[in-house]
Amino acid sequence: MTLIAIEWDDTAGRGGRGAVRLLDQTQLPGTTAYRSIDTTSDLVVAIAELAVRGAPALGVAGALGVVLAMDEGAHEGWDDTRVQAAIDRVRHARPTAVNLAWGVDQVRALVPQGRDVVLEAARRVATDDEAANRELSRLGADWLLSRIDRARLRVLTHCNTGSLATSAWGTALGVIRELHARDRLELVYADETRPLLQGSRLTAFELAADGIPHWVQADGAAASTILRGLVDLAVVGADRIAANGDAANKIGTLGVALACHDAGIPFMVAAPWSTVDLSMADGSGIEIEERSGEEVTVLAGVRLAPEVSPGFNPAFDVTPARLVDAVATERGVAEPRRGIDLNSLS
Ligand SMILES: CSC[C@H]1O[C@H](OP(=O)(O)O)[C@H](O)[C@@H]1O
Repeated sequence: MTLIAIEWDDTAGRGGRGAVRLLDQTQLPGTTAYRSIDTTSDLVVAIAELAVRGAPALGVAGALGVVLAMDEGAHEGWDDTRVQAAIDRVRHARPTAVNLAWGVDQVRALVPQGRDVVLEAARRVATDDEAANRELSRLGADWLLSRIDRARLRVLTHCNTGSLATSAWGTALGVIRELHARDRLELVYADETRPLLQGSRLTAFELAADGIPHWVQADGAAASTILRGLVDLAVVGADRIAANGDAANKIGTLGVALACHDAGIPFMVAAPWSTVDLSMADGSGIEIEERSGEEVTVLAGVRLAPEVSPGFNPAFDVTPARLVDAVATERGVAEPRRGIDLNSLS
């Protein structure tokens, strides 16, 4: 399945000035609905609500947000200061995924060259991400197949890292798709990924559409699935990877890595180079987004916990490099656990 999570629509928006068209992931898998967004404030809301989500898709959102700010400024008569302030609001809509700021920064320097130059550059962020996803998936699959002696691999993954989190192919789900394409995949265990259920709602949706055999499992089952020998590896995405290989990803990833380490099976992070942050020597400085506790205590509008019980809801955790066997990028595969960090690919 190739769903487009977010793209520019030249025919939409007020006065036909164009708009961001995004697939509203808060309504999947039950409802396929799109948002047409032509203001930066509405884009910030969509990012905060995870209507658009996933590190690489946020990179595209950031880049297109610059176009929105320019168009909005032209329509509203904003001076450059107000345009830049609107761009900054997009850039800071979520803190953990480096890709959002990276996407903005890829195109904001081109603003003086005019809106069409910026739009072309923003669209190139998406096409470059797709190419990167394909290459990292090939390299990741090669690395796994060269180290695991089994006809078809049993894979565990966490959160969603497919078309809905990227520009189409996917990162960890891209590696899974590559293994499937080579007829080297037996099945996938997809963690449901509480509290927002990106795994059961989105990854399972994509795997089912691709005809890839899979189970959806409770996050709490992951360690047991791994230590019972039911999978050969785990592959996950990332939101920010420090130079030493410390990797921020959806909450619950750290537990998967610890179990893989204890079981002696590979733990792979798959991410484009746009997710690597070499300005950070290690992951100690990565800001972890704290989201509303109601995402934990309320499910589908039904309160699960007593009113007096607040929800603790860090949206990400950081897996230390000592637990990361491989980081598959389009520039190659680093091996942080063996001391081959991301600087080796720069
Ligand atoms: C392809 S990386 C996707 C990455 O982003 C997810 O976070 P969120 O759903 O909150 O945007 C999760 O960490 C995934 O691994």
